[in-house]
Amino acid sequence: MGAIGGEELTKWEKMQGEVSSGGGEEKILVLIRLRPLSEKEVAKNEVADWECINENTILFRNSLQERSMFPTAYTFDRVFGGDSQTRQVYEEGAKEIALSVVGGINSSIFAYGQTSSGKTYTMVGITEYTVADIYDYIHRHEERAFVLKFCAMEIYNEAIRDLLSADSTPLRVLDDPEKGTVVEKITEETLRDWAHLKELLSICEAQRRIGETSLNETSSRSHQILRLTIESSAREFLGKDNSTKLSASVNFVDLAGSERAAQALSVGARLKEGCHINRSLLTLSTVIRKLSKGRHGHVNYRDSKLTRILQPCLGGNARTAIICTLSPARSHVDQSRNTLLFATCAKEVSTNAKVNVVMSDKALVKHLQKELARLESELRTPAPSSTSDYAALLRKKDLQIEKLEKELREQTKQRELAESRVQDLLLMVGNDEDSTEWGGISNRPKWQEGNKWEDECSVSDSSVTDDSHYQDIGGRKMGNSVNSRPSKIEFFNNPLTGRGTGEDPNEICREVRCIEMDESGADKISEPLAFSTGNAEGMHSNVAIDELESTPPRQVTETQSSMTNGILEERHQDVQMTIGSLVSRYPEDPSPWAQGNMSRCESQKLNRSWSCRATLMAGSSFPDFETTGDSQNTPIEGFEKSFPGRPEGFQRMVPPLNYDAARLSRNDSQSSMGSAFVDELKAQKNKNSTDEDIPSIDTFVAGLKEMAKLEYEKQLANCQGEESKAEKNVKDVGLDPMLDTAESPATWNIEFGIKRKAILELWQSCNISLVHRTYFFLLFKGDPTDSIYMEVEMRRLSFLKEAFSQGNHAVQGGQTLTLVSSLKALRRERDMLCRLMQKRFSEAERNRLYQMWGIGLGSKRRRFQLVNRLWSNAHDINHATQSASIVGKLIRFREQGEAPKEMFGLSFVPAAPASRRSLGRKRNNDHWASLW
Ligand SMILES: Nc1ncnc2c1ncn2[C@@H]1O[C@H](COP(=O)(O)OP(=O)(O)OP(=O)(O)O)[C@@H](O)[C@H]1O
Repeated sequence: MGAIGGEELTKWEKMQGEVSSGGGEEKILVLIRLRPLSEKEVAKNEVADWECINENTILFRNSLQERSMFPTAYTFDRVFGGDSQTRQVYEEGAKEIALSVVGGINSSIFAYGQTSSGKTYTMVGITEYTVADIYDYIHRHEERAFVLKFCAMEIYNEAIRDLLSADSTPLRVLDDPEKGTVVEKITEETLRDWAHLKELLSICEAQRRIGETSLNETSSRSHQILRLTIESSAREFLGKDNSTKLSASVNFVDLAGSERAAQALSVGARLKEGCHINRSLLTLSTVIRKLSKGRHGHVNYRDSKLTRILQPCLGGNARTAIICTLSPARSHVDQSRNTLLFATCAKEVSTNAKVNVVMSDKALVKHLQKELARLESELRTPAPSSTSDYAALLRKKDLQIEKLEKELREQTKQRELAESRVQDLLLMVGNDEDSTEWGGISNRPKWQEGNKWEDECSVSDSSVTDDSHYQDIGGRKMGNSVNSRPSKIEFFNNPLTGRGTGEDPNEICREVRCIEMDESGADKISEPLAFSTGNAEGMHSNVAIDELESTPPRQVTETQSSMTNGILEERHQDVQMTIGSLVSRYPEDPSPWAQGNMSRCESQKLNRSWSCRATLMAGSSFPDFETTGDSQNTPIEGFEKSFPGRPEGFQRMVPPLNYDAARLSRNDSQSSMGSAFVDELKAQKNKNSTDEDIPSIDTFVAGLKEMAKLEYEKQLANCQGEESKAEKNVKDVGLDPMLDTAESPATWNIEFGIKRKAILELWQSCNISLVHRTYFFLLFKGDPTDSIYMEVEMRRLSFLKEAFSQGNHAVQGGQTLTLVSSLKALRRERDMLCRLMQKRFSEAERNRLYQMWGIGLGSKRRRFQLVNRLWSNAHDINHATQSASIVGKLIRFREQGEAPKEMFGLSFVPAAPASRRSLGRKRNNDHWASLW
């Protein structure tokens, strides 16, 4: 049998008017029936606390005495008091719903309430009246052929028993593709007449009692479902085809007592029984509660037999009435309230009943053939009016194409993101490897052969080209060394940081020996990468390999090469444009800074290419690092232990930042603490060049990276437990910014704005170096990959602020850093910037700046006034932008910071969720691993 729709249905729907207002979406009808006090209750001098004050409201009368927190009045579709008869409950309540069945609409009548509240008393009457009315209806419609079928079941301890069968073998619930949920092998008796029904009802009652007697209980603890199915011919509606019919069922559901298991049942079998009763009832309650809040999300119908069988009556294709029965006795007040609470939820639930018209397969085939013929003829002879149809069709197709294009764009974006992440992973590993190779040997990856990096990277410091930031500091071409090596590490080399260390190349090989990749792509990882720094790095490496192993090496590297070029060019342009926009406020600025593109001539002036800076750092540019790295607060117990693969030299050159409360050391804070910058300045005072007084961007970047890395390390330590615990740890400390960003990129912009605002304020309150602010501000402008640095910066500053506010100090290179000392350092920095004003700006430029900043051209100490105003307003982003622009020029940010963030390994693309899954790693580990 199959369902039909269309015009025929409309005819059937019209028919509904005869017996009911029809189906469609409607709320469950909720009726309350209050029984009178029983003889027993009267004998116990029980008081009746509940009263039906009108047709819709039931009132708890004792509320004043009890000062209850509960509601005193409850309103429902209809309430029936103790003196009402079942007939009245039927006529004025359940009848309309119950009789929908003769019109082809499924319906259900439930009785819900505590033991002895009158469920059975009510349902027996309702069932009998309904069936009597159905027969009456049938007699009045003799032109139609009706077939009534009856079945009855009991659910007890989650087992279904057929009440019309002596066989007590539990029945199974099945999912029928056509009929939905069905109970297998249930006896279905065709009703002959009313007397036959009475007979069957008494059989059911007897069967139920047998079960109850064997349990030695007077109250029913099972759920009983009586089901009457009516099939009626549909000849007068669907022509003469008598294979088409209406078919609908009405369920009469007498639920077990709703009291809690704990009250009625306590241990052993009783407890189990109670659990089962409750499982069905609790699931019913849960289902009702969920449905009452709308049809969102999963509804757990399948959690109990009862809800599974009754699913269509609860949220689906059935009209439903629930009669909640109450005892008025004071001793049952809690149960009565629970019942009313359930009823309150139930009245919010909607069902969507439809007329159920079914036709035999034969009829269905006929119907479909007719439909097919009609469509074919339409195709052959298109109607003249169909031009507009075609136009509509075209529009529809256009929309579809548009949608597909959008999807394609989305997919492309996703792919790019994933590729970009692969690239970042490569860069990151490359960075780490770089740290092992500081100084001499270029470790150029094979895949760079022939690309422009190779060719241009051979330029020495003194002959910097536009691509100077790509160059190899050793002046060695990046291609040669790799060819002499096995192809094992080539994926992990960073073309941008392919610097040598001067160490024994074999040493480096030993560090990377664990990766074996052959050209066929059958990569094998025998153990975590040796060059990896601890577990974290091991995971990182595995992640990288996991991501890459499906792609042959050559293929990947070539793709990456071009991809990296693309990304870098894009970001390079972005940084240049941003800087350009910052300085475009000074149109007359003759310096190339104000131009969109840097000329070759200008770029040749740069005395510090990216790799030059690396040389400076590796060498003697900041002698403090050399001298203090070991002796001062290098966290022997922390950082180095966890990164055993890191060469010693690296630690000295770029000591880790540590914003741990106890030791804000000189090294710890070199790039971030305002006074640290000033210390550098002091240390370099002897140098003649004012330029040299400016802490380099390398120092800044190295410090940032170390801080983030340290944070990663801390997190990793937390993350080595089980996954859920690890995730919790990360979340608990609020250090999953990348993850969050990756999962909700749409919110990142907002988050970035909030964080930037907070950082601006923290800079101000902690007297952070203006140079630091400028570097930071110009480097991190809202790229999602900035997230980690924003987070680390915020944490560090928050710590500092707290320390200052509590009057605490942080120790720095043997000096005590306090609010006052940081203020002094800031003043010294302003003095330095004041001097640079003279040097970096022409008089005309300075005058323009004075005017812009509201400083009278005739006023004294104008430069000082201007510098004093820079970075003085933490609440104005325009102010910050302009301050960054000016300080940026003073410290030659453009020349230093021309290279995009990628050059410093500061940009990380967050992992796409899908790829994270595919990696099969712990999510947070994966996330953190992706950072390095
Ligand atoms: N409205 C009513 N008027 C008069 N007597 C009632 C009414 N409702 C119930 N009773 C009587 O209260 C007693 C308990 O009723 P019933 O068996 O229907 O309760 P129940 O809720 O079905 O209990 P259980 O959950 O234990 O089956 C019966 O003796 C019944 O006759």
